[in-house]
Amino acid sequence: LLPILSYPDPRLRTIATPVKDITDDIKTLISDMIATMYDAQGIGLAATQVDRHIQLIVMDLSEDKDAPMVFINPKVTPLVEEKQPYEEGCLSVPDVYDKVERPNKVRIQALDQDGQVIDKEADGLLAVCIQHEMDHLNGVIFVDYLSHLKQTRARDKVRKVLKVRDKQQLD
Ligand SMILES: O=C(O)C[C@@H](Cc1ccccc1)[C@H](O)SCc1ccccc1
Ligand SMILES: [Zn+2]
Repeated sequence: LLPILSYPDPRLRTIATPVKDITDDIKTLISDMIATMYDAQGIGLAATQVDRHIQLIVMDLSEDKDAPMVFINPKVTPLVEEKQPYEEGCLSVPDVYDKVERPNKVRIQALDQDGQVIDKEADGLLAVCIQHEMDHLNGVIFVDYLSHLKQTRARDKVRKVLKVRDKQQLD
């Protein structure tokens, strides 16, 4: 499993670079990220969150956690103006949830792990998640959309959660 960076780690602000070619190292990273995402009960994970700064996202919105999706060099384009709120969370900001407004219909263009072109429309949770992951590749975290007060509370909350986790590891 890969360690997930926690807010406000500055490495989460790194801009990811495009993947040039899909090497065996990248394929290993993809399977490690999928395992890490499942272990952390996430439905998405961006390479930035595991301190690898390439344009790579994994997601799995299925019930049985048996339908992982891979997006390499993704490009997301909103297809509607109107935005909808969704209660977002983030594996890098544990135990913090808050409403974020995003366009709820987007076009996704990317490559899959075999280098095949993906070009599809997404709405609902898939649209929310892919935009949340795209933000990670651009060094943006969902708390950035919240008030400064909520950002301060988020920092305090994460510090507390990490202290409890570290203590548990020691027990
Ligand atoms: O990028 C991450 O940190 C994983 C995110 C993905 C996500 C964020 C907001 C809305 C949907 C997905 C989450 O931690 S995965 C946990 C989760 C699961 C179901 C619904 C919302 C969040
Ligand atoms: Zn996140």
